[in-house]
Amino acid sequence: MRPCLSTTNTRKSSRLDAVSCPEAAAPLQRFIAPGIVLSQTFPLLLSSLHSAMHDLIARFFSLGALEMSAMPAGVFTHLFFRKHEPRSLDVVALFALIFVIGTAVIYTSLPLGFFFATFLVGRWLAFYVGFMLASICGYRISPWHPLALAGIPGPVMPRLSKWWTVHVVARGKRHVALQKLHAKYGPWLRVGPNEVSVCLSAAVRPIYSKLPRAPFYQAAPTQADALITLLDRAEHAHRRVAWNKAVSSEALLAYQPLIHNRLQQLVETLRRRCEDGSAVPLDHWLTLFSMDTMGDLAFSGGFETMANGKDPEGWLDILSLGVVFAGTAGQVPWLKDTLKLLPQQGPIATFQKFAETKVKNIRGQSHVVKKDMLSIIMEETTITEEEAAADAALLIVAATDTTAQVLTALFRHLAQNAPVMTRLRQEVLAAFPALDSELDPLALARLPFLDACVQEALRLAPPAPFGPPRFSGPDGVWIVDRYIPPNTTIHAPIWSLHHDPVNFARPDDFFPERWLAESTLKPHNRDAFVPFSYGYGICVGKQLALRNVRLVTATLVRAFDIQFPVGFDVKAYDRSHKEYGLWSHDSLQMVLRATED
Ligand code: HEM
Repeated sequence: MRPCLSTTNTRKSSRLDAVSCPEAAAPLQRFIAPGIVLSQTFPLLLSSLHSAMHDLIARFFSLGALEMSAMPAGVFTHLFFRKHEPRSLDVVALFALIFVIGTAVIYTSLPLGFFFATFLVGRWLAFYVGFMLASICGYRISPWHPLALAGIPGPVMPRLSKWWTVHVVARGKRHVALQKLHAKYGPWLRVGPNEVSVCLSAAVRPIYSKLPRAPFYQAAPTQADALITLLDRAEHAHRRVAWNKAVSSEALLAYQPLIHNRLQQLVETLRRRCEDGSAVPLDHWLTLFSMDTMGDLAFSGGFETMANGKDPEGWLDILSLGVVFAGTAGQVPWLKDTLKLLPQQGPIATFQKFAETKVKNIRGQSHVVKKDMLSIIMEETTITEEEAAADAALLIVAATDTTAQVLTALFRHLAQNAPVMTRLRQEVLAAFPALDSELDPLALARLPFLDACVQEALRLAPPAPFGPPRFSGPDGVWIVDRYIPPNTTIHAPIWSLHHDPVNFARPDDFFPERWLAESTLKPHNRDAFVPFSYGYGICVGKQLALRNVRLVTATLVRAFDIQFPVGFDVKAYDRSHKEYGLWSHDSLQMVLRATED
């Protein structure tokens, strides 16, 4: 039905014209029926009242008064949301409520068709949302935005909205974007309406020892909280005690035979695959090794990906998806309750489900309960089954890709730097001359050049390149010489710190010698080297990771000559790197020749 609102003379003199619009005439007559008696008595008064009312309504609709009323409403809503940050479903509910109530009021009190009433309310809502967004954006770039934040430089787009970061993360180039922006604006950079990146080694300790984790960690729907997603410091500390036990020196010693078996399997597999001289995707095999090893250590087995040559259950695919998902969804944590409504809650929850099923299957199969990491964690704390599954998933997520990535980066650089590879091999062979002798992890930890190579790979390609986000809390906080206002997310970007010429000379070069005691290369700022983060949330698996990386490196350089295949385009391989919180890149093809042959 066409609306009976005559808008023939728009803007200047449009009127509700009941005469020219018979459909409107009837309800209008009914509407004024009670005044008929009065109108008979005071005809003049009523007629002028009548026309005044119509005039008013017509002006309201045609002169933009309706739209203008959306302005204070939008601004007021913004002011309210500043104090009480809404979740996405609250906003949807608010808009739905306005829509329903608005339509009902207009439809019942004005002589308008239903569709026109909904159209009017929809149009009003559009203006309301527009004014609200304009108010939010205006405030965010204004000098009235918490003064301390307004004074931190940065480009306009990230000041306006976190969707800028979502876009940058989704492209996989956040590390480069941050580095460029820090080079342009300096060490303090505003990267979100309420978010600051600080590329300053002096800020690392205060940020990571003082501040709790940011809402980022709670953004992706999960079955339960794992250690890393706990925002409450006391709860985190309580669960961390158990994790510390699971990676204590005593526990690491007990895991050694399992790691040794997997190492042997890796060497044999690579030997077989390389027999005919063809290239192998080394990153792929390092990932499978890492996964099988972590399965053994974390929950007494369950993965045989090296034997299969692939990950038939799809854990690695889910892991890659999960990293992108967590990295992007983490930027807009208020969306979580909407994401939770989706039929598929996302890869993190799926990964936790995978882990839960896997742990149940393995526990069901084994006759002897082994002392694996998960059983130690479960023994030391009282956690629910869902929390145990979340921790089991975290064990795989945190350990598999990170360990494989640092090894991949190291072999990529060793293959390009033959003298470094030779020096490393000589050091390992001098310590363990018999090719078939078992490598002792404690003796490996004392090899300075091996350690220097591992540190350099961690510096150049930190497996977790982003700055783990922390939160200034309700009272704000002083970091170095700046006051950070309440409820601000703050982080020190690991990749940018490692590649900043202020911290490291020749920052983009692979130069392990810089880590040796005798090196005179300056600057060499160890405070800016944080591949495992720092403070109470520092990587709990740091010692295990370093031990495994040294073991694999020493084993492979002793067992193989490792080179790029002829024609391998290293530059294209480097360019293929994308950062989503962890790395994704093209396959690293290598030719391995067994040194025994
Ligand atoms: C080279 C390898 C590794 C690197 C570079 C690395 C790096 C990191 C970083 C940067 C964090 C802090 C993340 C944050 O606060 O958001 C972290 C946390 C964590 N990592 Fe690692 N990691 C590695 C290997 C491992 C391994 C092998 C394990 C297995 C036990 C592990 C378990 C964890 C856990 C459980 C946390 C959370 C700690 C907490 O919340 O207290 N990581 N790791």
